[in-house]
Amino acid sequence: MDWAEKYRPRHLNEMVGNREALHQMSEWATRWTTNSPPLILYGKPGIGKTSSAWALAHDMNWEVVELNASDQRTKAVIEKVAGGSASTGSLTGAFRKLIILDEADNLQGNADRGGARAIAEVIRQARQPLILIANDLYGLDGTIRNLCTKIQFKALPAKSLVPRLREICSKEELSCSIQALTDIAEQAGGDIRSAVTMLYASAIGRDEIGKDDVSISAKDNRASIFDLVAATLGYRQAPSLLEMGMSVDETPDAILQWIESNLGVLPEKNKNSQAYGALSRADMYLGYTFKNQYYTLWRYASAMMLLGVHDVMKGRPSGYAKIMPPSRWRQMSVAKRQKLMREQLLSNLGSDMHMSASSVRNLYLCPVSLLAKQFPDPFAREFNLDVDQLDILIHDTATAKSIVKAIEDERKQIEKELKKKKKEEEAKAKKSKVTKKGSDKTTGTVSSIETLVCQEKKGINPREENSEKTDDKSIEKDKKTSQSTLFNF
Ligand SMILES: Nc1ncnc2c1ncn2[C@@H]1O[C@H](COP(=O)(O)OP(=O)(O)OP(=O)(O)O)[C@@H](O)[C@H]1O
Repeated sequence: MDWAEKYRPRHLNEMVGNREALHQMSEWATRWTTNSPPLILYGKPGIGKTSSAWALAHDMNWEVVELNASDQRTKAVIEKVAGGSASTGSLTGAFRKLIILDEADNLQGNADRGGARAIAEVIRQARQPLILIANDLYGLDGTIRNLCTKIQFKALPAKSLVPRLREICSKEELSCSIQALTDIAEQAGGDIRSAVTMLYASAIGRDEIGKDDVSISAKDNRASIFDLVAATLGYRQAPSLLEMGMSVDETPDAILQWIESNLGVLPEKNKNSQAYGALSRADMYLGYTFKNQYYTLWRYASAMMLLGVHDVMKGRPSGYAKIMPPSRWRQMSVAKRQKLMREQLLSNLGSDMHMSASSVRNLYLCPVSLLAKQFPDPFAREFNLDVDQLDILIHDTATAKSIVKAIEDERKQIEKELKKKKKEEEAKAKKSKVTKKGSDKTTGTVSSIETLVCQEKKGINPREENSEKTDDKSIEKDKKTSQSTLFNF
């Protein structure tokens, strides 16, 4: 087992750092009711989000159901897991089930169909504690994000990692110089998993780790795509662009898109045409590569795009540049999301109108849109549309937002009133139970008073009667003890 898994903390008090976040989690868990909002734990990878959710469940003696991106996280699956009774005991005797939705910023992928709104609805109705985990808080759908309490996990400073690494070394009976541990901790950039993995890699086949062993076996000196693009565009110096390009964890076709997107429009026209000319030539080599499946040509593509563009940019004063991922990718992901939303809308309309989604698309989308434009409010209510879906039909984001907000507010108000009514009814029922008990007691007193009155009328002293009864009992007892049985003989 690798050490990151072997040394995964089992209890919250074994976690390193992020004390405030852990405290918030444990407060949430101890006060959890079906009305509590779910949690979103967000932050960089490898800093303990998943481990802390598991540790919390362990400390609370809750069972865990983890749904990660590789599972089919459809609305139905989440509903099945998160629904049901909030307090049923399980086979293991656990009182509750903690549902962990890992990689929640990936919830709108292909597998997570059902639409964010539907999933949000299931989350709202969940009868079990729920924790969502994400690296990017804003990668989560807004509706889901607003339903949850957000807890940020921060990357840990190197000095907090060193004691943990030292603890692991002593458990593994490994001698490791403090310099080597500090190097690993600094290199990890706040990611504990990466630090533990580096230590593990350095320790393979050794009983002792010195400073040099770490630098040889574990340090990751690869340049990032940001460094490569900045160096190609002349914002910073690089000894060898080609070597840097080889070490970047991206394929040449992706690098080309990064460079193109960050190149922009240059003020000098001829430089502009030279730079784009180099990119176009590189693109041709990429085409040959894929067409002939002859990957040796990649190196020509890389040389053209990196050296060709850099040559044009030579002489640019180095400095800060904001390097962004290709805007085309963002547009593609927006388009993909919109397509998913449109399909969802068509299938919802189709199932409500008893026809296939393609019939709605081909035959009825136009009249449905016209009707929706004329009566947006009843339409949104009837078909349970969210802002995006209504917007697709009426092409008016502001109106769609205000209508859906009004419906949502109304729904919340109704829910509030229902809750209030339920509470009042419960209080009433409690009160009537108490009065009934009280009246029973009074009836008891009245009847005993009546008995007393009757006894007095008969001239019997009730105390005497009681003592008489006791005497009768004792005589009977005496009789019993004095009675001989077969066993006496
Ligand atoms: N705060 C921590 N204290 C102790 N060990 C930790 C901590 N954070 C991470 N680790 C180590 O790193 C491993 C991975 O941690 P975990 O899966 O919880 O990270 P994560 O933040 O959920 O990352 P990801 O977002 O990639 O899922 C754990 O098994 C454990 O060995």
